[in-house]
Amino acid sequence: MLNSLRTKLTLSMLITSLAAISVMALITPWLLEQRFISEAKDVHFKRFVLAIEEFRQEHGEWGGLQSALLINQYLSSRPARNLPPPGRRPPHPNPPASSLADNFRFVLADQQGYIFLPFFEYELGQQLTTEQLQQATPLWSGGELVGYALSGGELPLTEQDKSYLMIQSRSMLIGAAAGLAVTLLLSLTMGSQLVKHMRALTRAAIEMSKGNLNQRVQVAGKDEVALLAREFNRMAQELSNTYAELKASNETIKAQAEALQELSLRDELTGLHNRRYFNQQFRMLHHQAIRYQDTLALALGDIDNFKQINDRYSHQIGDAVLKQVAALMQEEIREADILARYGGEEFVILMAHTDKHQAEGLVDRVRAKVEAWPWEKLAKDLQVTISFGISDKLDSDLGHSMLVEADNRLYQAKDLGRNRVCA
Ligand SMILES: Nc1nc2c(ncn2[C@@H]2O[C@H](COP(=O)(O)OP(=O)(O)OP(=O)(O)O)[C@@H](O)[C@H]2O)c(=O)[nH]1
Repeated sequence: MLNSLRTKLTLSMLITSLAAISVMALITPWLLEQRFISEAKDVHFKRFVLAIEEFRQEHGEWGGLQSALLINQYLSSRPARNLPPPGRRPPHPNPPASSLADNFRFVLADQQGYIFLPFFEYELGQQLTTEQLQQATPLWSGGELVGYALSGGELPLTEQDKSYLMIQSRSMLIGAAAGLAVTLLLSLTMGSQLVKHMRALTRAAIEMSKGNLNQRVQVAGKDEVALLAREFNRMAQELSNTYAELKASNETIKAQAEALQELSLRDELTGLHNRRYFNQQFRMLHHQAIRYQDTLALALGDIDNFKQINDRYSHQIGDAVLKQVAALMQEEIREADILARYGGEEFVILMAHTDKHQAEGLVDRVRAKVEAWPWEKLAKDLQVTISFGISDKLDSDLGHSMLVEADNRLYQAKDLGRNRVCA
């Protein structure tokens, strides 16, 4: 479950969003409060400077302990005025300790930097250092520098301020939570789309690995996944084309090899199997016959006086006779028998599950057929006969004695006047 791409995507989006919302929840209210306090101080300070200006216009006196007392009296007697946000409290020009818990107050110094309205660590008559003067706000009147003002202490928040800040923080959190929900929803939708395409690609790749090369996936859009899908389809197409070409060329090679093999085992003139083929089959059938105590007969045939046919009628007629004898023998033998051209005008018939008496009947039919064929078709007065010698002798000598015996019987047939079968 955790390994699924969809879960990983959702989890990563969830973690990122939660981290973002946590940061917002912790940092944003603090930043908001700091900003709020800083602006409130600013407003108080401006208000204070304004009040001091008014004091100067009313009293004209400025600097020294006497004016400090007057200023304090003047500021205490002034009514609070409403100021615009963020300083929501009605600001006191220099808020007294009682109302602001001794916290946020102002300090005044004359144009030489000598403090005449002290507070905090600033004492009466103390001169401000260069550093303190840089932090202080210069007070101008009629284009002339009349003194410096400094603020200090912390400005505590009122209940109203706190609730204002709370509302702000809550609104931000609610906004962030809504953002998180939308992000999650979007990531789920996009994730499921992505997962759907990735699954289709995976399924197609698995099918291809099983050999089903004709795989295509749907391409939607122009993003990386679509690019991957397009490349996958192109690769699958190329692979299936190459495979088809390879298969076709393989089949051609196989057919050619088979044809070559067949040719190497055939006699060119008669189309019968040749002696090599006969040898292979004879070795195998002879071995099986001995092993299973079966019968096997072999007949050697030789066209009678073939030399005379060649001499009298020509070599071409001799070839035609060979072909015709082969065809007649082919017609007569059984499907399971093996017929081959053994040498020049010699033929061999191999008969499995057959003894020499059964073979004699079959071979004699072949002999009679050859004798009866109308040879005048090939040449005037042409007569063709054939003699056979048969053996079914099974010895453990790879068929040697069977061949020798068949050959001896063939000689016997020739000696006895030809056109006969000796078994
Ligand atoms: N036309 C032709 N003649 C062949 C072919 N192969 C062998 N011969 C000839 O066949 C003849 C065989 O003659 P011999 O072995 O003397 O035997 P025969 O004349 O048949 O006499 P017997 O076997 O005793 O009846 C030879 O003249 C060979 O040249 C062939 O493919 N075509």
